[in-house]
Amino acid sequence: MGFDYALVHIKYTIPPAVLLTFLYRPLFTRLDIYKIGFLITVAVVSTIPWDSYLIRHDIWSYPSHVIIGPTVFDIPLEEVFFFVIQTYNTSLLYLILSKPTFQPVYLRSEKLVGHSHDPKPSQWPYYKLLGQLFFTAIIVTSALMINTGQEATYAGLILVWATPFLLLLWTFAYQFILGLPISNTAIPIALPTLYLWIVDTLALKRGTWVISHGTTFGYHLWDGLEIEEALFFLMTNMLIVFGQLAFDNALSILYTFPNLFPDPPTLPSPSLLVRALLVPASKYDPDRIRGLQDAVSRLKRKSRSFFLASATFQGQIRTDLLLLYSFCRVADDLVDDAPSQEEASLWIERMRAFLQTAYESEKSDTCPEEYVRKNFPPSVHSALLQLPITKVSRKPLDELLDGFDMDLAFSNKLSDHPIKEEADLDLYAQRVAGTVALMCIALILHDYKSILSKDDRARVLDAGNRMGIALQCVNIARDIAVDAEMGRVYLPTSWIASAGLSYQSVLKTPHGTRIEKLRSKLLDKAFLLYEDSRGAIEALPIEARAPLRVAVESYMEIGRMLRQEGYEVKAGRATVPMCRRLSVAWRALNHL
Ligand SMILES: CC(C)=CCC/C(C)=C/CC/C(C)=C/CC/C(C)=C/[C@@H]1[C@@H](COP(=O)(O)OP(=O)(O)O)[C@]1(C)CC/C=C(\C)CC/C=C(\C)CCC=C(C)C
Repeated sequence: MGFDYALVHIKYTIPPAVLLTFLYRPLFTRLDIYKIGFLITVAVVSTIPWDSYLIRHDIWSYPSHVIIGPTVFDIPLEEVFFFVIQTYNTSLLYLILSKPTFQPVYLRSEKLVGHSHDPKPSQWPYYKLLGQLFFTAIIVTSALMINTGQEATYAGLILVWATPFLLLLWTFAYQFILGLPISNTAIPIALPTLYLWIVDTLALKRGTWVISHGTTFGYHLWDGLEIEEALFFLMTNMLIVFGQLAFDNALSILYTFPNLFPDPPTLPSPSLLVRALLVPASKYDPDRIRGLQDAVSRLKRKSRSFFLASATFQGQIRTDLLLLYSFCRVADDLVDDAPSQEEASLWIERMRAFLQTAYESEKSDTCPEEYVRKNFPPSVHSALLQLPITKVSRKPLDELLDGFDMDLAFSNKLSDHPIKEEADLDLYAQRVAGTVALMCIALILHDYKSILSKDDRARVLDAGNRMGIALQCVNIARDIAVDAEMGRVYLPTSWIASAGLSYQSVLKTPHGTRIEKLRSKLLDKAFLLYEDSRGAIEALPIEARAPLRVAVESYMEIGRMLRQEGYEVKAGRATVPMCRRLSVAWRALNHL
């Protein structure tokens, strides 16, 4: 009996597990636990017979003085623990590194691609087939290697065991394995592999485990690391990451195509996951994928705060928030960027008509798709058509448009100013931002199938509305000069007058000490509303809490920066530097 193998864990495998758990802890969801638990089970069940065979046939062995003693099918307990901890560590690294990627946009519909007058067959089926041939060739070669025996035995046994699983996972998830950024694929394989190569070198040198010489080629990757050992760790990490990718591929299919899977559960059963993976790629809706791609690039271009926050949401809710953002952004931009008031009015009218056709499609003669294609520029089609209308009610969307209508009421005449008193400001902010908060909460409650009591629901919605108003006040405080350039002043005229200014003077000179006082007053209002409502986030489903805190805190940080002593809004908009943004996100995630 000895503790050498146990010490390998204490020194080398448990510390990274603790570190990775600490880093990922605030984002750990039930879905992650399910995913990792599933993979660990598969890893243990599939490795035990193989490893047991290797030990019984003396391919490798463990001197009795290095292990504690208990075994499972002749495998030391420390070794079984290795399967568990390696799967856990590599999975967590994958989860951390893949977090920023919104994976559903990497699904490919393998229909004809290119222009409609010159369609080309998709290349993806060929890639799939090439991979399948490659893995099959390895399986055949490895069987021959085992058959020839001697030096090729250990390498053959590794390949013949791992490659059929890789072939299966490739067949299911080749689109993700090939298409996702390397932060989701090669890096989470390479880093733990390199690390375990180093650990293995140390363990072999100390004699913690011993490889028989007659069954290896005798080549070394570096001094102390046999080529077969290197291959083993590479293969096992590939299996874990391919397994994670296949799982995520299935989830992406489930959450992306409501026409195929109308209301997927938050924790899908293994059979549902397999059913999703078995859907032929030609059945994927290309418009849906394009809509999501547009939404991601819109969010990335237009809002750093919400882009960062969106990465902390997972699964269905991430998709739905992206689509909601895309709709709101497009609607706001159509109005703000219109060259004339008449045109802006026309867009609002058309959006109202679109909502009418979308929500009342069974009563209407025109279908929403036809209406959108006839009345809106192609660049905004997907944002309108992919709005998750089955999950949000029409009322907040109508109110959002009422808010945009208020934007149009600005003119040079003070009598027409839509925001005279603080109550008008509240109404405006409630329409353009309170409604957004209500829709976000509606999506969260829907996607997490959360049942709040009537009172709790009302309390959370009310807090969300106030939080929306708070964020809008920060937005207005940030943009006083930018808005003035567009001929708009959102500060109540009563405030302007009490600061000894006139509406025209703010339009002309939107800076100076008195403007700073008004900015402070608006920020005080924002922070009061924020302090008063943020506690309600903790009444929402646990998975949504930390990400929502990130969304809210990232935006409020703009307000904190504006409030800093001596901070001056220079040309353009105040933006929060990246480092500060990340530290805000970390604190929000950890509820610090
Ligand atoms: C994580 C993620 C993807 C979230 C998406 C949130 C979302 C759907 C945002 C839509 C934003 C938008 C374009 C709305 C149109 C109207 C508008 C301009 C509103 C202002 C947003 C500012 O965005 P930005 O600075 O990019 O705008 P401009 O460049 O100035 O045009 C707003 C300030 C409103 C944003 C309000 C929210 C996102 C609501 C936040 C509150 C919650 C999520 C609820 C919190 C819950 C409780 C219980 C307190």
